[in-house]
Amino acid sequence: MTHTLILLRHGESDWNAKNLFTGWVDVALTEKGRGEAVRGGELLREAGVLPDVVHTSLQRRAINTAALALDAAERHWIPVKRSWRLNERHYGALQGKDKKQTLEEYGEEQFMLWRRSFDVPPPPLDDADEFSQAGDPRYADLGDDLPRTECLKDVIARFLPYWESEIVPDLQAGKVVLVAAHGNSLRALVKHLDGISDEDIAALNIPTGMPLVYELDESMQPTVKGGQYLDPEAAAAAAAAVANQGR
Ligand SMILES: O=C(O)[C@@H](CO)OP(=O)(O)O
Repeated sequence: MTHTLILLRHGESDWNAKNLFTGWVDVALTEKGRGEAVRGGELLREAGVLPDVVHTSLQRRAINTAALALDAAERHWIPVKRSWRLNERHYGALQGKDKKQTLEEYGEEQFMLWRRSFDVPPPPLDDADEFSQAGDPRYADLGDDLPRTECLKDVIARFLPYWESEIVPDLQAGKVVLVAAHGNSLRALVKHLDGISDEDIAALNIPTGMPLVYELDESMQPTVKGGQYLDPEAAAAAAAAVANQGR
């Protein structure tokens, strides 16, 4: 028997459209992003891959994507679990900065190190910055766990305990699990599931609003590496667009 896991990155956000580094800033979906979320739900319904439980971050672009997709799939009534551990990677002092301007100012190598390297975080964000989450009530209980910047390695370290303690038990109970999250928090999970090396993960980009379905065996290993996008052609084109941001 296999376990079904669906990964869904939120639809296009206001700051995706403006080409700004976003991270933990809680921006809304654009009209296009809302449409992508609905389309994602329609794909799930058409494929008959129907979630029994959804896990989301604490950010509205993922929360609202899940709600729109589940509504379109007639699964709006399933239980929801939320955690900061599914949040987007904290982008440190880059939060709110224009990706193209950052590329021009710091050059290709530094830009890519910050954006896609495994273990080089951007400079930390000052607590007094307008885009800081220090003082945000939803993170009041985090204490020293509240990040001021993160690299992908940091995201894996805070995501995997939630994967093990909350998501795997749902899968083992036979539930179809939807994880509605973010480009880099999903890259962290995909790296873990597919055993992608620290170097190769740089080339992996997750498109917005495209359901990615994994069948996992008893030891939570994918039966097909990389899973399967329900609309593979659209997903490949959209992933290439993510890779090209800032250019
Ligand atoms: O800005 C961000 O938070 C992320 C996702 O939108 O961007 P990137 O793909 O550049 O890591």
